[in-house]
Amino acid sequence: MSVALGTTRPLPVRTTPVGDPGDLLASLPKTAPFAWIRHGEGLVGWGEAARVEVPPGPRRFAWAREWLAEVLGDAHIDDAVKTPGSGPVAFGTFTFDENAPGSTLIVPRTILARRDGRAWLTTVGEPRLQPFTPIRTPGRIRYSDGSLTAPEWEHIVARASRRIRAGELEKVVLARDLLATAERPIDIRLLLARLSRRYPECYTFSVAGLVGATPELLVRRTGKHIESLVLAGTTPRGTSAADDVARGAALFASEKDRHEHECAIASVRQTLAPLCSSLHTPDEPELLVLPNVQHLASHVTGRLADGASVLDVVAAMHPTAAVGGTPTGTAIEVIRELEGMNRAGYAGPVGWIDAHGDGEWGIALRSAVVEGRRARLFAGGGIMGNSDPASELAEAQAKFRVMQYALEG
Ligand SMILES: C=C(O[C@@H]1C=C(C(=O)O)C=C[C@H]1O)C(=O)O
Repeated sequence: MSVALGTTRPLPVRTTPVGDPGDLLASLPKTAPFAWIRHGEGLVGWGEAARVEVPPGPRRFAWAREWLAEVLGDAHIDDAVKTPGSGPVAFGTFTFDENAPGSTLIVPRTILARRDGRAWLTTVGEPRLQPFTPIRTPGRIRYSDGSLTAPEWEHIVARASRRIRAGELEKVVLARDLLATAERPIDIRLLLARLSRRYPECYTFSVAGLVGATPELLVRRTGKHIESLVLAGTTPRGTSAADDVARGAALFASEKDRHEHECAIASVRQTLAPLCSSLHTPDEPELLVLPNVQHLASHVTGRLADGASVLDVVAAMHPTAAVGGTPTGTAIEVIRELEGMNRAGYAGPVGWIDAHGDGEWGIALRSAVVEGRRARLFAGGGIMGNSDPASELAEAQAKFRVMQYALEG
């Protein structure tokens, strides 16, 4: 296990309460930041006290947990706040496909956080002054096709639908990528500021170059309590208030979308039930209205039977049918075969875990991998036997708009 600490061992960690820090994102001193923010609350971090690339394979979540236990095992933790997210925290991103490399865990040197009116600062290792670099805009953005053109993608949607109708599987989520090139290097802080302002309801995140604003909470663990927000079934926003309401009502009444949502709920129920002493899934979904799309949404809650950490729960849940399909194994094979691309961290778990195993992990949707002047954007949707390729393409375009707005303003 490689640990690039560059700090004294045992690792000194100190958390102290601080006054209201104002806009957390405005505190980030330079690009390559860590962030997990919703409605202005959450955690931001910078610097790296420890970082590891998690080896691909079926044991990757367990491996990550063991690595973290080793790094934090002999740390001297002085935590005056004692709440989920205080003390040392690791941010992480896991690739969608367990066989793909690129899953990463990082313990930032500095973490600034706020929740429920309390704010705190954590330092890991010897404090280092980080000079603040000014944020520049990336200039004009040019787009080009990723692995498939729009018509090619519509074609694979039609092929997937046919295979579903033939009974090979029930649902598969297909995605595509879009390449963006900017005139100047892209400062992730600017993207985060735009995303959190426009999508306050979503989790605005940044970990190891993966940036986005996802509405989908895979799991939050607070002690024994867990919760998840399951999304599946989508319609673009309307052109007027009346059109919006009509589209929302049509989504709610759509057999195709309700079935798609049922698949997602069933997969979450099936994976969480063995871990929980109690589990509640609502009978009917609600409507989640975002600036670009409307989703069918179900808020799931449960109580863990034993001391599973948030990463153990993530390991059990990923990939849900909201981003993989039903049945999972067949859907993953169909995704590998038809998409013809590496999803990287897109649709994989992204979030944070603390030394007690509490944390919040989202599904990395409405996101992009950002490096230098380039960004690779991802979007997709659930395909059923009666999916219309043109509507699925329109849905994916609507989902791309999140990161296009982050890049262009
Ligand atoms: C696959 C994406 O979103 C997922 C698919 C949805 C759908 O098909 O209705 C809805 C929300 C997400 O679970 C994406 O945003 O790229």
